[in-house]
Amino acid sequence: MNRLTIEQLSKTYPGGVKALNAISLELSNGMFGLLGPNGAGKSSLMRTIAGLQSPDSGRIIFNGSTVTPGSVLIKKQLGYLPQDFGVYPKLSAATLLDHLAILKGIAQKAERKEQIGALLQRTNLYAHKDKAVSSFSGGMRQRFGIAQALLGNPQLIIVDEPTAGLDPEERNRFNNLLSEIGEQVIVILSTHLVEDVRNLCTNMAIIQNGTLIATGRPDDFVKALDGKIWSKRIDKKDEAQQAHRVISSHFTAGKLHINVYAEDTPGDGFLPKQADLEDVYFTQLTQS
Ligand SMILES: Nc1ncnc2c1ncn2[C@@H]1O[C@H](COP(=O)(O)OP(=O)(O)OP(=O)(O)O)[C@@H](O)[C@H]1O
Repeated sequence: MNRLTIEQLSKTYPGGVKALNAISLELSNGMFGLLGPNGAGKSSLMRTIAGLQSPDSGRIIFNGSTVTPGSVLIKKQLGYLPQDFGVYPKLSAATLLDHLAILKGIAQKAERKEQIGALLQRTNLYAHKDKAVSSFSGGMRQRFGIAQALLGNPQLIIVDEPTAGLDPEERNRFNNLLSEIGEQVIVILSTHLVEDVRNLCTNMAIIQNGTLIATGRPDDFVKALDGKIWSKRIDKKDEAQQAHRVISSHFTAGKLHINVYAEDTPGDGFLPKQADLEDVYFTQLTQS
């Protein structure tokens, strides 16, 4: 069983943005979802865990060893799919994976060939192995991204908003792949998609303004909100805002609805709503 401990991690960028504020987390094998609004600090946390930047203070310990930028531990044990994978050279998928495998320290040619073949099969890219990665669709690029992250059989995999821009079929395909991987190693998934965390992750955290505001199991969070979320169709957005604790508003079939948090029925035409993880997310964000 792998174990990742994050202790009191803080990071302030030049210019004064406090991107991480004393974040502490404990992770073991399985998929861990990291949710938070734009600019919350998710990518900063991912990059710091991946050893691409140093924290100002705090520690990251993986399987008993402290993680520092550039350490062998990072090179051998970590697979990282950044939010923006950057340039896609005109090299074929197989050739690019071979270069990346050499960088990862897989010295034996036969071993690289075997691993790359298996990863191309696993990501459903084997038939395209001789095509340039630059010609790949968005979904194929992300699958290629996960193939390169899996080189060297890492025990800690970090994926930063991997399904942004993918169509529903590709998103499903990518998520299935992730959940298979998450059975044996630690996978940290940073995303805006609450539904993906609900479907894939056994544990999760929410961060806002660089601060950890909640951590736990999605199921437990949802259960804790049971009977406390109420919904109502309204005409004007500000109609019920003052009297109730509104956590979100949304359109259903073109009609505006609000969801409110209340321990007991708020009356006033509100109907009980089955709580879901999105309600958890908005309840947490609006109480912090
Ligand atoms: N290299 C940097 N230099 C200065 N400020 C930065 C840098 N990178 C990020 N920031 C700032 O730090 C804060 C956290 O950014 P970060 O990218 O970690 O958030 P995020 O949760 O990943 O956001 P998003 O969901 O939009 O990707 C933001 O205010 C951002 O503008």
